[in-house]
Amino acid sequence: MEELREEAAIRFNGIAKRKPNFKLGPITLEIPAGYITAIVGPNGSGKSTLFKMALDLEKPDDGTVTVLGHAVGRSDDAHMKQRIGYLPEEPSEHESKLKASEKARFNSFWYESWDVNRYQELLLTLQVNDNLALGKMSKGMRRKCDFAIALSHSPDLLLLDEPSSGLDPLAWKTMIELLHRYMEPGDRTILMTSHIVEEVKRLADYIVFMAQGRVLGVYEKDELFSSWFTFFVRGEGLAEHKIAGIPGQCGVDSIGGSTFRITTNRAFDAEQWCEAEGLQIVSRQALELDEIMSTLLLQDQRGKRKS
Ligand SMILES: Nc1ncnc2c1ncn2[C@@H]1O[C@H](COP(=O)(O)OP(=O)(O)OP(=O)(O)O)[C@@H](O)[C@H]1O
Repeated sequence: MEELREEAAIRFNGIAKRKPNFKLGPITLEIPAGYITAIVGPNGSGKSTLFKMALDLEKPDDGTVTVLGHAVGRSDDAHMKQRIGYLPEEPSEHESKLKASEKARFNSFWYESWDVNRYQELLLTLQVNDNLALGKMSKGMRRKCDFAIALSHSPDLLLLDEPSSGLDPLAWKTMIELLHRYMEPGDRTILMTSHIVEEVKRLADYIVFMAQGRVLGVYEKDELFSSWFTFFVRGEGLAEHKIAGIPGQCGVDSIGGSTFRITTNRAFDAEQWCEAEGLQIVSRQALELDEIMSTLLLQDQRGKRKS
């Protein structure tokens, strides 16, 4: 797994959790401070479980979690929790009877840095009325309210579980803009999960791929998208065993004659190799995030079958 170079906002150190029919970890992972990291992976891969461990809402069976320099789960972590904003995947059932304004008022007592002007400004920007019981709101409306509340104490660390779930396209765009603005000071961190390719592409600096309770890889986004390519390669009498030796090869298909479609995660080296071997790259296409995810899953399954 690639090492993240920056100072960590969250450190998962050998964490493991066993649930009925599910095993998470052991995972060692650092979420860099000052960046947006997106965790992507199929349903049930353990993304929310990882989040809950960072928030002390679930205890790992093994390993430790450090958030903003503090060990999670100790009695003296109140100050650290003040510095976190959290948007859970599902709204909290026991808050449904509360008006959004009442939830905001409660939070204003708890968070020392709560900024009522900021809260009002966020409501205005997101076009929500907080004088309504949370349980009576539409899904998207409630999401926007919870989002405004999570941001109103200007946390240093923002944990967003499927932030755009239920939002209409306009609200989604507004949320993206608000998150970019939130990151402007330069020292804030977002850890988010998402199934939306466009959202990850627009927001993330780093991408963590997860599947079946394990981390498949951690990548810097721009590096990821400039490394993963599909090439159509042609060469006189080119045989499959030869093209299979292309650097970073993640898949080879013959598409007739002496032309092959290959997937590589080392596009630059692969291009140089083709040139040195006298092979022609007929066309090239950058892989989309979901295609990269499927390839990583396939490699992981093959690896597991071999071991
Ligand atoms: N309270 C629970 N009791 C037992 N198993 C649970 C519980 N909550 C989650 N699980 C199981 O833990 C696994 C991981 O769930 P988790 O919610 O962390 O996945 P996820 O990656 O966030 O999924 P999604 O993309 O669907 O939100 C799943 O197999 C799920 O069935």
